[in-house]
Amino acid sequence: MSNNNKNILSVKNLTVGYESKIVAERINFELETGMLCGIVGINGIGKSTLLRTLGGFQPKLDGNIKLKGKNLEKYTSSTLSKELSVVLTEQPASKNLTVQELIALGRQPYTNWLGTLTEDDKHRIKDSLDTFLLKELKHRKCHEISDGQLQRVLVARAMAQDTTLILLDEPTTHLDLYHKVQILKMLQELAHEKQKTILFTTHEIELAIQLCDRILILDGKDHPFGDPCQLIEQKYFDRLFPSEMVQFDAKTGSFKVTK
Ligand SMILES: Nc1ncnc2c1ncn2[C@@H]1O[C@H](COP(=O)(O)OP(=O)(O)OP(=O)(O)O)[C@@H](O)[C@H]1O
Repeated sequence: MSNNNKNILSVKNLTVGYESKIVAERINFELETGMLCGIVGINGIGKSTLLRTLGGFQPKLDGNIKLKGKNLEKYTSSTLSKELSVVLTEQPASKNLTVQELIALGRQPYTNWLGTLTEDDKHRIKDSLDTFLLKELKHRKCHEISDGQLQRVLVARAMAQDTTLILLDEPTTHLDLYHKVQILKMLQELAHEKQKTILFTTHEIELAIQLCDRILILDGKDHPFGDPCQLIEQKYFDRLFPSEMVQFDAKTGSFKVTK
């Protein structure tokens, strides 16, 4: 079957979960080149499980995942590492590396078995350091930088890996508002200017509404997906939390505590 060139990720009737239980089912959405998409939903609804399934870290239970028109499970790990990079919440084991060395690991899918970096690899590492404002920190060990800086390093490594699709699990955890906005704006720029397709899980619904091209709401039922404004009009955010606690204000795109 031919693939529309712009279509990067196509998810149809997907069921995710574990041997003992289904976490979410009937998930459907499609992402095109250059889109930034947030996955939102209440605690425990299955955001990370979905992301890990899309990243090939755990098997799907049912349905279909296509990356650039080809079933995800048909990719070998070496071809997949050139198409898909994943930034998880777990801290990397390699925190003893310098910032520059950790970012250089992103080039592993392209280097020879000795790990020799070509001029092109070095150029891409420098570009990633510059884009994520890490030039000054490049010789610091990863255990000597703040959580916010480390988050930028991990995204920079994904950028250096130069994949079509980048998946991130809660890239804004532990960050203050300024740094949440900073990292999300950097992701938006990476999507729009470098034509990457980026999918991330988040609890920052209000920021996702302002910055994402698409949002997938895991709601345990229909899992609506679309343009944030459309989802607001269709009142999907109003139903996200029990209304006796918080209410969504469609005019401002924000949640208010019910008094
Ligand atoms: N390894 C596992 N085995 C069985 N069940 C699991 C496993 N990991 C998570 N779960 C369960 O799967 C469900 C979805 O968890 P998941 O972490 O995907 O939710 P989430 O939406 O990312 O939550 P949060 O917003 O709290 O991070 C939860 O009920 C969780 O307890």
